[in-house]
Order: sequence, then structure tokens, then C-alpha cells
Amino acid sequence: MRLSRMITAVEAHAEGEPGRVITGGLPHMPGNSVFEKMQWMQENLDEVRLLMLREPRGNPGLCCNALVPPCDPSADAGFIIMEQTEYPPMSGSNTICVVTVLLETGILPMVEPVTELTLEAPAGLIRVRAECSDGKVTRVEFRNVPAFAVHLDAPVEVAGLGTVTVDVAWGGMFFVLAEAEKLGVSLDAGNGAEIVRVSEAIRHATAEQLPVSHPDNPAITGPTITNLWGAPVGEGTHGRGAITLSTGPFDPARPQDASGILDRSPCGTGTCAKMAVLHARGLLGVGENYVNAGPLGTTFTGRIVETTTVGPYPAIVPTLSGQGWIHGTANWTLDPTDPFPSGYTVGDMW
Ligand SMILES: O=C([O-])C1=[NH+]CCC1
Repeated sequence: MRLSRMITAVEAHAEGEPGRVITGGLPHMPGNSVFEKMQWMQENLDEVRLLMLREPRGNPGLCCNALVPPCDPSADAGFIIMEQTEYPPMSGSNTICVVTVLLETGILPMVEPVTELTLEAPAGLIRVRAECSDGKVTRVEFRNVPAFAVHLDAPVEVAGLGTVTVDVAWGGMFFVLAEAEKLGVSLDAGNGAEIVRVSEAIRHATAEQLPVSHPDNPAITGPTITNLWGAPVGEGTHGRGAITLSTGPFDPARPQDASGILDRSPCGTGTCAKMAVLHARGLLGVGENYVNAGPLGTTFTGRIVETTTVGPYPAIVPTLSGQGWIHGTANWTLDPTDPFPSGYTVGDMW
């Protein structure tokens, strides 16, 4: 066997959303921050993202994280997040997967009943509190980067849908948010294809008509992801959402060909963006929880712990909590004669 790559990984999911964690096999990535390391990886090593996320080693619903040494001296570990069409600055489900892997495989020491650690994500420092029992991480709570609303009740002209009223908010990624019921879209997981089609049309139109960038880092732009939200359905929940991640380019002339995938979790950054919108509308206050359900019925619990400002925007500092599980380990390899050195996609499921 001759190999041009061997990548060691731990397979994990957080409340249903898969988040592979690469623990070895990647070269040193230069940079004075994890954000700069992410930029270097995007420019010099993007074939690894494609190799991990595309077939035969990946699938449309998979996210992948690369553990990297942190740059901030207060951080215990750094991680770069890879998705099908972008390197997101932050991700709740992937943070929970990374923490679960770091502690349950011994990369960082587990302290029971509570382990406290700091991660450096591309978006910044993430303070983590992990509840642990008998060697298992039973709950991960992290203090996210500040979340804020940029637009509330903004009209967007969407091909095939007409004028759609949207919110645009940052929760670690830039989301466009719209109410599913007003669009006549069911949020039941079985309606995934319509959710993706409608969400991609709204995202594409909003990115064109209401482009946004982060006041502290203009290289972070959007919106890149969509949150169709609705009323709570489960006992003890405050809301539900279906988050669509793009898996390919969108052609407004052929919205029926939209390619995207639902986050299987309630989406941590999406929950934080929704909380920022609720707070901006005076509907959620400091100290209040927001339990958000995703397509599988699993939940993340968000909480506003304080308020702040980001550039010109009033903002909230949210915590988010949920649980992760390891479901495998792998050595992913690439033979130099493999005809697909960056994996492949086929139109039937991409
Ligand atoms: O939990 C999260 O923030 C996300 N999960 C997948 C995309 C972003």
C-alpha cells in the first residue's frame, strides 16, 4: 500500500449533526491566529476539506474539524471548521464534537464532574464548561462569540416566492432567518427537499440584496446559511428551526435544482442568531433560556448571559449547550493512483 495521505480522525456527532474531528495527518499551518491558519488552509490545503467531505470518505451532511495548535496563549486547543461550501468561523455542533473528542480520547485531561477549557475557533475564543461522568462528556456548554441582528423584518425579492420578510443575524455565522409558516413550508424533516429549495432561494437573494460583513473582521461575510424557524412543538422547547447548509452553487433560474442539506442538530450558531433577533425585538432577556429543537427533535439550550455591542450593533453574549457522542475512529487514506484525489460528487444526492 502506497499512501500520499493518511489522516487520523475521530467520528462524532452532536445531537445528530456529524462533525468529524481530524486528530492527525495534517502539516503545520502558519498563522498568528486560528483565523489566519484557516485562511492558509483554505488557500493551500483545500483538497483535504474536499477529500474529507466528499464521497467516498464523506457525504453531503458531514462537517469536519481540523485540530490545530492555538495561537492565543489562553486557549487549550484550536480548531478549523470545514463545511461543503465554506470554512465557517464558528459552529455549535462542531464545538461540541471537538470538546467531546478532546476529552474522551485524552488529548486534553478530563476533570470530573466539570472540565473547563478554552478553544480558539476562527471566530475567536470559546470558553467551555464540560460536564463529565465516568469518562463520558455528558454535556458541553460554551460561551459563544457575541451575537447580533443586522436586519429585522427586511423585504427581499426572491425568485419564485415574491417579497419575503427576513431577519439577518450573526451567531458565529451570518444567517438569514424567515418564518416557515408565512412561507407555507412545513418544518417536518420529511419536507427537507422543499425546505432546502426555499431556503437556498432566500439565502441567494438575501446575499445579493442585503450583503453583510462582520464589523470586527470584514473578511467574514454573508449570509451563508438559512434558518427557517417555527413555533415550538416539543415539551419544554421554545422554538424549532430547520437550518439549510448549501452543498453547491444556486441558480435562481432553476431553484428546483438547489443543493443543500439540513443540519441534523438544532444548530448552535443558528440558535444564537435567533436569540439575538428575539432579544432585539424585546422577546428574550438576559438570564432567559431558549430551548431550540431541530429536525430530529433533539435540542440545544441557549441562554443570554449578558449584553454588549459589536461595532454599531447592540449584541448579546449567549451560551449554548448540548451533548456529543463518538461513533467511530478512522484512518482515512489516499492512494497516489486514486482517480479521485479530491473525492467526488454525483447529482443524485448532492
Ligand atoms: O451547530 C452549528 O452552529 C452548526 N452546525 C452545522 C452548521 C453550523
